[in-house]
Amino acid sequence: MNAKLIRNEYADKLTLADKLARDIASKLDAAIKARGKATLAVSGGGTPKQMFAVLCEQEIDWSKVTITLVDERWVDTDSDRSNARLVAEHLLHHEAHTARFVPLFDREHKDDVDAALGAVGKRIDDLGRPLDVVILGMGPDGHTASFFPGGDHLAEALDPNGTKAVVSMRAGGAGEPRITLTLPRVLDAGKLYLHIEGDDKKALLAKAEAGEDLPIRAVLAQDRTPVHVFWAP
Ligand SMILES: O=C(O)[C@H](O)[C@@H](O)[C@H](O)[C@H](O)COP(=O)(O)O
Repeated sequence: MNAKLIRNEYADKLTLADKLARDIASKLDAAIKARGKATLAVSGGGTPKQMFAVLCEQEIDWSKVTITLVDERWVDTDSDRSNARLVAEHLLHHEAHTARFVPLFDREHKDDVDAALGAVGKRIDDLGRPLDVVILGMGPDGHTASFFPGGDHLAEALDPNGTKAVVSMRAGGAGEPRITLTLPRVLDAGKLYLHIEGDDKKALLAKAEAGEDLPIRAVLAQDRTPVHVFWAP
């Protein structure tokens, strides 16, 4: 069982950022025209910044767009590890300043991610299903979202029949505790993107496609949702 992979490869990161941002904006725009609103879940890390800079300038009705995260490091929003901070600093600007942001972090439970799961899961449920656009990244260890190798809740996160929107994750490679959308929620996407850059990540993806046991493989070994891979060296 393999996902349909639609590969989009570009000569450089700037071109990729431009093409990906425009593709995402047009999908959001179509959702707004069809339903009056749109939902977008973005990943954190370093890769998305350039694309966010283009995306936030796209002229769509951002006041109808709700943005959330695929995963979050369990740190307060003033931390430079915070994906909420990344979105605030790089995406909620220009045209996109009117978008609504729904965080995965919950300050009330800042010392205990597990205590926050109920409330945060409800926030995500309230966004409705499917999410119109979900953007994944991939780490050098083959994690995507916060599906880390050896993660304490990896099996629960990857359960294709799981019903929870979010689970917590602790893993050696994760730094602080994390919260992540589960695989079924990631796959419940109007359009699912995998945004990766560099030869190393391309080679790693090829290994996962060939069957290597890496968490990203869960996104590849399914035939429910096509995966739009955007890559540049
Ligand atoms: O918050 C996070 O860490 C992410 O959502 C994570 O899944 C990310 O997409 C990859 O780790 C890639 O990160 P880079 O873009 O920094 O390589």
